[in-house]
Amino acid sequence: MLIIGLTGSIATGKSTVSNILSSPPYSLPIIDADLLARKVVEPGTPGYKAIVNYFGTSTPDLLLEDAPSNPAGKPLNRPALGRRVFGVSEERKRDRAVLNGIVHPAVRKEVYKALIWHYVRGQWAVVLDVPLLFESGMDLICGTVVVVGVHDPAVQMSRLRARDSYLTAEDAEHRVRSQGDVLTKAEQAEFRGTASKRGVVVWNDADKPELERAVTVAMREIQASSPRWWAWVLLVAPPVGASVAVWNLAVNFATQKSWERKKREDKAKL
Ligand SMILES: CC(C)(COP(=O)(O)OP(=O)(O)OC[C@H]1O[C@@H](n2cnc3c(N)ncnc32)[C@H](O)[C@@H]1O)[C@@H](O)C(=O)NCCC(=O)NCCS
Ligand SMILES: Nc1ncnc2c1ncn2[C@@H]1O[C@H](COP(=O)(O)OP(=O)(O)OP(=O)(O)O)[C@@H](O)[C@H]1O
Repeated sequence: MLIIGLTGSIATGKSTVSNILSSPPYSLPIIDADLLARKVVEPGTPGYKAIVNYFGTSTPDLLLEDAPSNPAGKPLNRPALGRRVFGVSEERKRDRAVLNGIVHPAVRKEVYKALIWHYVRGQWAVVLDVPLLFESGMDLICGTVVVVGVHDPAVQMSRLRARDSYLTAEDAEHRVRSQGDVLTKAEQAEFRGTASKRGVVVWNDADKPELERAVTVAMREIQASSPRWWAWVLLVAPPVGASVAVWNLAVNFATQKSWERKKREDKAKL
């Protein structure tokens, strides 16, 4: 089974692309990390308890007090928690790291469960929609990484504010700046190998029909590099499947290390 990692930065169009991929003719299953990140912090979960313990005393509006009563607790007030963790100050970065430390391991566990489910059902490919794919190291398990990019941050900001009208310009800027630069993510995808289709960039600077065309081209190439019969071979011959998985991990690990080395060398040159 081909794992297609789908990433980008905030409001660059990941969900729009994942909607295209979940519809015919592709009809691919989608594992959405943002959805899982909501599930693992629902009232009563260990994630919820850890967040309330850490952020509760210093964030008076952390819970939605008006929500219907639930024995497991009031739901989290996500915009309030977002104001606490998005931004570039040291305090925000520290709080974001704490929140990530609570949420990411729980999300990873859910992702692995979902991957096993789709694998045993004989899917030829599955889309792993993770905004922080590279940052969380989940790119290591992906056969292909697709980055949805926008060249102009102003376009990103205006799409974000048009969609989430409750965000002030300052909130929107904090959110955009809390995620890595999408151009760097595009470069990292290309570094994985565009010829082998280990890395693909889909630009979303123009309108939605243009985005659909770019997805069609990308999917045609990805399908050619990993045909359906290959997924069946991996399923019916588990030793082959396991060897290919180990090989992919090794290649991705080596690529990640050389990418980090390149970034360090580029920085040293400045
Ligand atoms: C801070 C929270 C409560 C704000 O929730 P809210 O509903 O207002 O925003 P939403 O979750 O839709 O996120 C908005 C955008 O910010 C991105 N984002 C979310 N968390 C982070 C983070 N830790 N660092 C950078 N970007 C992030 C999302 O991917 C999305 O693109 C929420 O984003 C959260 O729990 N974040 C930590 C978990 C996480 O990293 N999720 C991303 C997928 S694993
Ligand atoms: N090419 C486009 N032209 C116009 N609007 C677009 C285009 N692509 C996406 N949008 C709109 O921009 C907004 C952001 O897109 P989308 O939700 O797909 O981004 P995202 O990367 O999933 O965002 P997030 O990281 O916040 O989840 C949506 O309202 C979407 O309809």
